[in-house]
Amino acid sequence: MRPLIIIGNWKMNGNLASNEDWIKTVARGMESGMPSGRKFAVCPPFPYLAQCAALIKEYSLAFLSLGAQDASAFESGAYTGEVAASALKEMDCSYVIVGHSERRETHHEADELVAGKALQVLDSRMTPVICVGETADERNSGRAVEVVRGQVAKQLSVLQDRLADCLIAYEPVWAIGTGKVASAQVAQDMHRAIRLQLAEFDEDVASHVGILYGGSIKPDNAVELFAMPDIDGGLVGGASLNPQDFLAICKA
Ligand SMILES: O=C(CO)COP(=O)(O)O
Repeated sequence: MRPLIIIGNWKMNGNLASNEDWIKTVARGMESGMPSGRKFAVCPPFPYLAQCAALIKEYSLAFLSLGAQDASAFESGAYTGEVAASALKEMDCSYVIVGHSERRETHHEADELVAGKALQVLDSRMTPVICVGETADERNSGRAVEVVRGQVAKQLSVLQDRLADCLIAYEPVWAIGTGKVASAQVAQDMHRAIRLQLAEFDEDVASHVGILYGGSIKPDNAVELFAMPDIDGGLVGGASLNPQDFLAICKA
């Protein structure tokens, strides 16, 4: 069975003091145990990874893993401002988000680059969380499945069966930070379409890959989303900044 995985993406938020409060609150909330068969992670901005890694150790937060929000497609070298996957591994990261729609849009990241980043993450023995999703216009013109299939196909063509060691996050762009969550059925239908596409490539890969949903997840809609057969967890933005909301989603 695939575990349910809940990952908080802080995006460009947090500071030394609020990060410490967040970890302390989550440590207290997780002290009494967490639902079994689930995994939890948080992705702070790069400069806070070392601080969060140290706090996770200090509070013996065995339930919480660390992740990063991006990685370079290059191994090392003269790439000013880039962060190598190997450096993230040294900072205790287990997951790395790649191809988030905010990066695809503001940094013009294309599918090939996203796949290159995923390869670096895999080579450093971490799990890439590969984001895909359609815009409002693409959905309204009836092309949502076609667009997402196209994004997944590009990843498959580069990663092949290494995709079995990745997570896919379906994040419809129109649902990110808008409060407009995809209904559980709309999300399930897309997750099913992605899983069927993976099965066309390899049944084994399809049954292994966790497909997370992202876009306006809140404590009050998480239960219904996570109950869907092809939804294997969530990538949580805004609500993950509040430690109580993050805990409520983790326990949903
Ligand atoms: O982009 C997201 C997670 O990566 C989702 O963000 P929100 O949960 O704020 O909509």
